[in-house]
Parts: sequence; structure tokens; C-alpha cells
Amino acid sequence: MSLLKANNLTMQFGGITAVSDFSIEVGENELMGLIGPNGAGKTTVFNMLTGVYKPTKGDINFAGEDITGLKPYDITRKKAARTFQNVRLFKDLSVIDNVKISLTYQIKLGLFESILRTPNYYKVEKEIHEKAMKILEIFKLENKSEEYAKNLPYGEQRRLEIARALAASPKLLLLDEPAAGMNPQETQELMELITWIKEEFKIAILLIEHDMKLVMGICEKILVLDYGKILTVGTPDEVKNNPEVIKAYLGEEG
Ligand SMILES: Nc1ncnc2c1ncn2[C@@H]1O[C@H](COP(=O)(O)OP(=O)(O)OP(=O)(O)O)[C@@H](O)[C@H]1O
Repeated sequence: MSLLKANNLTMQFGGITAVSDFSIEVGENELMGLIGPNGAGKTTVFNMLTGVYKPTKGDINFAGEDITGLKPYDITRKKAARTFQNVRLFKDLSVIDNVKISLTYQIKLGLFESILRTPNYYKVEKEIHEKAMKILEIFKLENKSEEYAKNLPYGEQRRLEIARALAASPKLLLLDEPAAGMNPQETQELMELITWIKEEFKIAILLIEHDMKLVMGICEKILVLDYGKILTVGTPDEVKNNPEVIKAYLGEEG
């Protein structure tokens, strides 16, 4: 069954059509890649799917509900969480607090309980702490839990961003160039981690990535965008051997 189904999404900025007639279906436990040359419209697609932009046309259905036009906050609550191309962390908070923020979104503690610090308040606080530490362990950041997010090396900041998104217990995780700026070894480790997350948490993942090795190595299906339009959708092998895809990429280099 498809978890995400978007039909004929179009995004215009003034006279520019950044994306036109974009449709996508992502299954409940599918790992899908969104690729395309620079400026093809990948981030614009993410921005429409996560409520940053309201599509000029088209509709988005997520987990059986129409989410077209909802705000990012509401879409995260409906369990679609994302990361950004440029890392967006709370840089002046500790590593663990970045994760805790996502977790507290989901916990309903009354104002009364928070102000009076009732026994339930401490119980919930402890649970949040333990859950946050577990998530940090997955991303091998448990020893850095008290460091400022801004002091982490770049590769670890990227991992922390994914950790924070995962803390929102998403059904769909949208990753915008998760391996950007990582060295080959970090990229390899991330590939394995993304596949593991998909299997362990039984979630769907949609990722934008320029690193072809990463995309081809882990995605079950790949959607190729070019000049705001879908060029093709298929398995890594189908996409790799598609002459139009080869032309679009060679065109970029030439
Ligand atoms: N807010 C905006 N206002 C005007 N034009 C925009 C806006 N956002 C994106 N665009 C334009 O839409 C087109 C697609 O941009 P987008 O960033 O989605 O591409 P991309 O495939 O993510 O590129 P890259 O791989 O370089 O990140 C570009 O021509 C871009 O200039």
C-alpha cells in the first residue's frame, strides 16, 4: 500500500515553473531516491511535500489523508519528518537537547504537571532522556550528548539531524542530501545506517542525493527529475541504463 501519493504537483515562482506535473507514490516500507541535475527541482519537491511551499497545483495524500497546504509543523505531527540540504540544528543547544525537542513534541504533559514538577513530570523526563540516549547510540553520538551541536564535526552534525528527525517517530523520513560534505568512509557508513533504519523501524525513506553510489547502492526505486519534470522512475539498473538519464547527466558535465 502506498504511504505517500502525490498527484500532478506544480510549483511556480512568479513566471518560473520550478516543478511541473510531478507525481510520486512511496510504499510503506520503501526506500526511494530522488535524483536529477542541479536545479532540476528536487528540493522544491521536498518543500511541497513537507508544507514549506503550498503547491500551485496538485494534491498530496499521506497515510490516507489529504495534507495539501498543511503547515510543516502539522505535517511533522502526521509523521513525515525531514532533514535539510544545509544542516539546520539548534546549534546552541546540546546534542541530546536537539533530540529531546523532537521527543517532547509527542508527549502530552500538562502545564500544571510541568510547573508543579509532579512525580509524573519526572517519570516522563526520565523516559525522554532514555529514549534520546537510545537514538544517539544508533547514530554513535552517545558520547557527545552534552556537547554543543555547533561543536560537532560536520559529518556528525548531519547524523544528528537525521537522529532528530527519527526522534519524531516518522512513518516517512525525507532526507535532503544526507551525505553532502561527507568523506567516502562516512558516506559508506551512512548508507548502511539508512538501510538499517528502514528495516529496523519499518518506515519509508525518500532521499535526495547527488552521490550516485549511495543512491544506486541502497534505493529500491529511483525517480529522476530534469528541468522540473519526471524523466523516468525505475529500479537502479533501469535508471542507470536509461539513455535519457545518461544524457541529462552528461549534459550537466559538458
Ligand atoms: N523560492 C524560490 N523562488 C524562485 N525560484 C526558486 C525558488 N526555489 C527554487 N527556485 C528555482 O526552482 C528551480 C529548482 O530548484 P531546486 O532547488 O528545487 O533544485 P534542486 O534540484 O534541488 O537543485 P540542487 O541539486 O542544486 O539543490 C531552480 O531554477 C531554482 O532557482
